[in-house]
Amino acid sequence: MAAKKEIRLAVLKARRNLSQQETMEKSSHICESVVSHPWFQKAKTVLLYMDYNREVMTGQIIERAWELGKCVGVPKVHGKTMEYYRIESFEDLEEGAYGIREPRKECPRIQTEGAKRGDILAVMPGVAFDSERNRIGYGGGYYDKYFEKKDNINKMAVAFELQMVPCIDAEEFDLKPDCIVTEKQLYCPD
Ligand SMILES: Nc1nc2c(c(=O)[nH]1)N(C=O)[C@@H](CNc1ccc(C(=O)N[C@@H](CCC(=O)O)C(=O)O)cc1)CN2
Ligand SMILES: Nc1ncnc2c1ncn2[C@@H]1O[C@H](COP(=O)(O)OP(=O)(O)OP(=O)(O)O)[C@@H](O)[C@H]1O
Repeated sequence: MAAKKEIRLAVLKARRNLSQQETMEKSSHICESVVSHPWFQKAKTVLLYMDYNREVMTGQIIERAWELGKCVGVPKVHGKTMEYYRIESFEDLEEGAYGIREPRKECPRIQTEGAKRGDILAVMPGVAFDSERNRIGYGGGYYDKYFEKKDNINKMAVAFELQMVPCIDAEEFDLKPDCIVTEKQLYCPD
């Protein structure tokens, strides 16, 4: 457990050293890989996040999804849990918890119950990952809880290569994405 905290701190520190320019260039590469992936092309709904704090920037994915007529959802935090709400433009956002942009209250909640596998793609952030696709987030457990019973959703994590670490000791509630996309490669099971 201590190891998890230490990895989180070390990776966040390394990520803070990325310049704005590097963050944009690497993010752009990652966005290209995501939008050309069959899971993105097939999805009717794409669950994304509003990047903050040197996370992979998601703007290009969101805009492409709108261009293709897909439903775009981003999270809003309610205490210790989160839900996704549909946004149709960046004007549907306001500043929320942790200073992250969140959907306004008028935005409709996205229901995932009963969706066919493939209809929904989730693109999630994280702090650190290993090549077995174990994940460490900010420590709130928000993604772990939300995706706990959602086997019908394709889960893709996006990260910079510097967020890949040799080994993470996963706990039983930890969410394991189906695939990780970095600016260098895809980590997917064969
Ligand atoms: N962009 C984005 N949105 C998201 C998440 C996320 O990881 N990224 N979340 C995923 O859970 C949820 C918000 N959860 C969060 C939980 C804790 C902290 C937090 O403690 N932040 C510290 C900064 C940490 C650091 O960089 O040193 C802070 O704001 O002080 C932030 C978000 C929902 N929305
Ligand atoms: N399914 C769950 N139900 C209830 N509590 C949970 C669940 N999953 C995780 N938690 C709690 O959330 C806390 C944080 O978990 P963890 O450190 O793995 O978060 P994280 O994966 O880094 O964060 P996030 O998912 O927000 O990105 C843990 O203390 C854990 O007890």
